[in-house]
Amino acid sequence: MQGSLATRVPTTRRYLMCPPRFFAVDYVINPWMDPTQPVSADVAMAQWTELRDTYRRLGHTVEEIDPQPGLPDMVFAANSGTVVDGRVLGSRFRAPQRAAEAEHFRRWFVEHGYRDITMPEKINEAEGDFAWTGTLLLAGTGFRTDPAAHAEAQEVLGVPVVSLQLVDPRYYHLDTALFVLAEATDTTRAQIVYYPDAFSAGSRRVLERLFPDAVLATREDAECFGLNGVSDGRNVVLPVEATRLGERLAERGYEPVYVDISELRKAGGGPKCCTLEIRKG
Ligand SMILES: CN(C)C(=N)NCCC[C@H](N)C(=O)O
Repeated sequence: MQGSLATRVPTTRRYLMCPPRFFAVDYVINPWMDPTQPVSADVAMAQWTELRDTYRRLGHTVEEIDPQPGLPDMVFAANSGTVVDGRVLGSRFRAPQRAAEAEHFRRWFVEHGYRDITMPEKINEAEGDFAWTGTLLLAGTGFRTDPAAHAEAQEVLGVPVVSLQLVDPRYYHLDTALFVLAEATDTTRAQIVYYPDAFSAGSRRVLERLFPDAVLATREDAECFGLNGVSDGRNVVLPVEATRLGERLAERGYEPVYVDISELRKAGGGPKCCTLEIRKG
């Protein structure tokens, strides 16, 4: 269903987030990070708080994990777990600087009563490279998550995985290049938005075949991290710079909700990176 007459129905979500108390840009593991530029943990905290409160205003539940000193990227919670139907697949980071985050998140899930938790053997940066459509797990590779982690995720989570090849280092995680606007239990009805140039020719053909009705983002949308949005099926949380994309989503019946994440972008992250979705099933 397309067009402004579409009625978009939001569904209540459960998110896990990590306050950026120890936020910094001390090392370089993606093209957005520059340790010579000033960074303020206070500004990051104010922006993160606004993001968390935005989710709560929209009616979603937000749980918080304690940040840890020495792990400045821990605010990017989406990289630490993929949860489908209450099954938790943890993470294994490519960069040694982030490796210790995985265990803190594993412990959080244990302490909060999750029993079906698997830690991956392959490099797996969780929702940074995995996006759930309601029936399929779209899975990125090329820069971070090992392609073998896609097969591992399929086995652990018991859901079909579709591998997609990322080709531009600025869009090093799938969630910088694609997000799900509306999940659906019928594969062909899920709605996504993506930036075609971030994908190999073969992966673009896969996306066209699976999602002929997708919203195609522009370079301008991608450069401001507009593809790092979070949708509840109606409300779409976007970086404040992504107004052009927001207008196009509004034409399709979505409600753009803008947040300023400029400080977090200095580490290469946006709204989605800060937001791990817990799908209890
Ligand atoms: C949208 N993205 C890319 C994320 N899912 N996570 C952000 C991770 C940032 C961190 N400095 C890193 O390079 O790992």
